[in-house]
Amino acid sequence: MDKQFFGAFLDLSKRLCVVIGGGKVAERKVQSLLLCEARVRIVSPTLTPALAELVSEGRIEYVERSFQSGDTKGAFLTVAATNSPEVNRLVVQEAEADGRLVNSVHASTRGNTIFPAVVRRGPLQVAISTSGTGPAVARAVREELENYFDTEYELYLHKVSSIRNMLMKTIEDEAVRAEIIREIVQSNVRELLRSGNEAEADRTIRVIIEGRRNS
Ligand SMILES: C[C@@]1(CC(=O)O)c2cc3[nH]c(cc4nc(cc5[nH]c(cc(n2)[C@H]1CCC(=O)O)[C@@](C)(CC(=O)O)[C@@H]5CCC(=O)O)C(CC(=O)O)=C4CCC(=O)O)c(CCC(=O)O)c3CC(=O)O
Ligand SMILES: NC(=O)C1=CN([C@@H]2O[C@H](COP(=O)(O)OP(=O)(O)OC[C@H]3O[C@@H](n4cnc5c(N)ncnc54)[C@H](O)[C@@H]3O)[C@@H](O)[C@H]2O)C=CC1
Repeated sequence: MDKQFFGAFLDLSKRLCVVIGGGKVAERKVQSLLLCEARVRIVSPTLTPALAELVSEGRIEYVERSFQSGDTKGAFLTVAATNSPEVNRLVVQEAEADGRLVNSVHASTRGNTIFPAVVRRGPLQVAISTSGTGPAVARAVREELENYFDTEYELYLHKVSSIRNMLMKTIEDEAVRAEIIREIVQSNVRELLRSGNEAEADRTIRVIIEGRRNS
């Protein structure tokens, strides 16, 4: 059996993430971290123009030098993103010694965390990993799924979420709540939203809820 990674979603908001290296790959990792409101600190002798701009805007902290031992201390997540597998290995060793999360852009240096390709639609996230074996495939799958999860998904999910909150407050029986939500999810509500028919989608939801309430 292929090696299995545990998929999880991390709340990075306001947590310190230390990125070692300031090249093109580091830039992509930093964009992902900022999207999740992490506090980002880069340690690198050089930066790409886009990273330099983020520094000058005060959106990330910058330590302008090569990696030194101790740089990963206090980081919730560390990213070893230099072009040197030897340096990345040292970074991974330091973070791992403390049992912390660390990603390395060289699979051979064995960090404990992989950055996936991600489809985002509001609160919905689909993360794709090939367990490090073919990142270009992860990207291609992401592009394929972006067509499947059209932008209506965001509206759909917000609707399901607000109905769920309403049911939590108004229906005590957990099994009944679950049945209603299941019926809505299995109905044609999503297709109706996709074709721009929000009024009909809302009507369908009302019929399902009333039907269950009265049964
Ligand atoms: C192990 C991992 C570590 C990590 O970075 O977390 C890793 C490692 C490496 N990537 C390499 C190359 C490429 N990476 C991409 C793209 C992405 N790589 C990402 C993640 C990961 N890359 C992790 C595994 C993910 C998984 O499990 O599938 C994505 C998903 C997310 C992200 O980067 O945030 C992002 C797509 C985002 C998107 O578009 O949605 C492309 C394609 C492209 O850019 O078009 C290429 C060129 C084609 C090719 O080589 O396949 C190389 C070789 C470098 C060399 O040849 O020297 C290594 C090093 C090695 O394998 O040792
Ligand atoms: N994981 C991934 O998604 C991918 C990984 N890669 C791998 O990632 C590596 C980095 O790629 P790029 O960003 O394109 O390289 P790059 O050459 O653009 O950037 C390397 C960065 O590391 C910095 N650096 C070098 N030594 C350092 C040290 N001792 N301490 C701190 N910073 C140091 C450099 O100053 C530079 O900012 C490559 O070796 C490549 O094999 C490449 C493509 C995708």
